[in-house]
Amino acid sequence: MTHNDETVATPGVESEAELAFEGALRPKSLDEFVGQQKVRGQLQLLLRAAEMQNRTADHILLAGPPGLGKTTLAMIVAHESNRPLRMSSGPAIQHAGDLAAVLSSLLPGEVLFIDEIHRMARSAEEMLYLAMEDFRIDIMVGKGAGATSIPLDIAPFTLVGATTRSGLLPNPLRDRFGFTAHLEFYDESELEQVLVRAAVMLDLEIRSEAIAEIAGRCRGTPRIANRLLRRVRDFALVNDVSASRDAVRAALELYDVDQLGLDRLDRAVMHTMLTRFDGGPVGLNTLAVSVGEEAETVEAVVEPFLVRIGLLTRTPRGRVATRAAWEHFGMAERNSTLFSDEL
Ligand SMILES: Nc1ncnc2c1ncn2[C@@H]1O[C@H](COP(=O)(O)OP(=O)(O)OP(=O)(O)O)[C@@H](O)[C@H]1O
Ligand SMILES: [Mg+2]
Repeated sequence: MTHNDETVATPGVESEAELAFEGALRPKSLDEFVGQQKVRGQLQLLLRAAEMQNRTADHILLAGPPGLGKTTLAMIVAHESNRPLRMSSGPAIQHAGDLAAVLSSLLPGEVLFIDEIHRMARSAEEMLYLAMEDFRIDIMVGKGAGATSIPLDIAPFTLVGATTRSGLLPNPLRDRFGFTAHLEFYDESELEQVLVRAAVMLDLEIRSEAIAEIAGRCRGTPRIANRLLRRVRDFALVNDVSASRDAVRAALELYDVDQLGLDRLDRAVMHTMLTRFDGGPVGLNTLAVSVGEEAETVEAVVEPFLVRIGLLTRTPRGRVATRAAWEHFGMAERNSTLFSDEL
């Protein structure tokens, strides 16, 4: 996921340094992967069964908000099953031909990772159905009335698709995955484990209260946990202080991350709902335009966490701020839901 706002807490356009940092901290095996216990168990079983039968593992769909470990898990799948990994992404597949090039050059047993698979071209989707099911593709040769399709066998492979918006996948595609993992936001103790692990790898001495303070402010997301940890490390370094709870508070205040972990964009969305739309209901598109963001970003990046912490609900008539939202922003509730019911 990418968007334009330069916020620390919301996953944004990654700089080279951030990407290198993420890469270094990525767990390499299922055992190292913190949390998502259910998904881990399911994956373990799936990979083990494939190994015992000496075949490629079923296709896997990883669904969930940004930064919860989809790319990491895709890499782990390849690593654990000792298979080479090929990385691609939906936006890179704009024509069926782009996909044909990838599929026809796969090595036997290779794991093909397609990130943001919901953004793949429609024409490529159809090719993918056949490839997933029969390890075969039809190559179209020529144009118009003279066009013919030539069937081509491809090497058996395991597709790992990742999406922040599984709802956008057409059913035939979704049905062809043997297993869909829905990644959940992490709880605080899991985030503490992520942070302790990262602190060790960064060689950062940090108190456990400070770890807990960060864990409570990273939107249930390991990527943000790691990112905030790095900001805290910078803060401690530059100010020549230890990484204490106070240092965490000061550092995160500097970066506009509040006690709930809301960043500037989260707050802009909530604030707009409360002040301009009296708490809603307001439609996704209207809301997105009002904060100058894309609807997709608001829906996939901002909303899931706001829903999870109970500041916002989705109703058939639009998004509605909850009482907790009015309280968090220190405002008196305007009961617009009742009002619009009367209309
Ligand atoms: N379960 C985990 N345990 C430890 N670290 C994790 C875990 N999940 C994610 N991380 C860390 O968070 C970072 C982001 O994870 P990852 O890139 O896999 O997220 P993603 O779901 O692919 O996000 P996006 O949708 O933005 O592509 C990784 O660099 C990794 O270090
Ligand atoms: Mg990813």
